[in-house]
Amino acid sequence: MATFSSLTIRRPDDWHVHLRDGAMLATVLPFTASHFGRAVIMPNLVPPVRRAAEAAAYRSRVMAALPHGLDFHPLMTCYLTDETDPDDLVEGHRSGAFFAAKLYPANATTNSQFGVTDLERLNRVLEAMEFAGMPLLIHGEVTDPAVDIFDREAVFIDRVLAPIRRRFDRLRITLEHITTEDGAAFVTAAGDATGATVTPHHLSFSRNAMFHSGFRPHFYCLPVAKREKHRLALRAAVTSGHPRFFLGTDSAPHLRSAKESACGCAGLFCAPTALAAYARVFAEENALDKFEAFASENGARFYGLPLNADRITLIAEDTEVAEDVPVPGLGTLHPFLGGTRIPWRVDGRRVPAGRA
Ligand SMILES: NC(=O)N[C@@H](CC(=O)O)C(=O)O
Ligand SMILES: [Zn+2]
Ligand SMILES: [Zn+2]
Repeated sequence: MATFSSLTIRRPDDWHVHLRDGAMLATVLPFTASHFGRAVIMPNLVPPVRRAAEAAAYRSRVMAALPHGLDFHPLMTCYLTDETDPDDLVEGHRSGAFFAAKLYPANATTNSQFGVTDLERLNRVLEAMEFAGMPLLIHGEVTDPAVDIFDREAVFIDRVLAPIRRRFDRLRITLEHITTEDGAAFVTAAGDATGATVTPHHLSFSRNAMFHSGFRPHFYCLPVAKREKHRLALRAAVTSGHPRFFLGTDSAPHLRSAKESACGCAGLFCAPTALAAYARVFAEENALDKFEAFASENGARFYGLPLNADRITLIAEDTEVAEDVPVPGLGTLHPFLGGTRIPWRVDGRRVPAGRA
């Protein structure tokens, strides 16, 4: 395996992140904004971001929380509900308020209780989005309680995604945070209008991690991690160089107190360590030459956006990750890989455009 002491790549983008609001937003945003040029901001606040004006207001709060000197571009999303008006939605896209729309099947994940209960009712919305060139981002899990939780992504692909894909063949669809070989295979076989984000955590551990000598709530997220063969399929997909798999951290902060609870919240706060964790995966797979495309090119190309001009450097250096990140007035967050040592860190310096 080739060894690298450092790796300089075009600045990456995070195509799926939860920034929350208020004190949590102020705490987590600097981790994302110091590494990534753009990020797709998930709309699952309470109440959710459903209207263009709400997205504009949320975007202003994000910009107000941004540390001085960081050049960061939030791309806002609309939370689809049974009531979404197709004209409002595409007008929000046309005006630039909404980058994309997010489909949460009702009750599939954190704050999805306002989500879509009947996909049939979404047909006019999807038709309008397809016509307008507005991307659809999907949390791909069925909510049918009769379906085993580890099968919910694969069943969603068969029952819901495949029919949508066939019916709206030009709609740009991103299957978010894929966790299965079924997800990877679907995206590979689908045409150019279908992509997927892959998280650092689903590339790093299987479901065993949740049960390692006791229950480990900090490894619990949705879709839940699957068996090892699925993790290996995801690693093969992202390191293959296939252009429709791209970086989306799904950093989803919940306070330690909310995770370490009788009913713990789903989601990992991976923003601080995501890039280092991805780099470790690509290094372990002897595929660091494919890392830049995955992190910094495939997503932008899929969405028809320009590539970032400036660069970022990762240094291969054994680095300790803090156990906790304090959220003033609220508690602490335990970041993904907190309390462990990882073999990469991101150089804090910004490398301007044109210099490698
Ligand atoms: N991934 C998660 O486990 N949780 C996310 C929601 C989501 O992305 O499904 C959250 O908002 O906490
Ligand atoms: Zn999700
Ligand atoms: Zn998410």
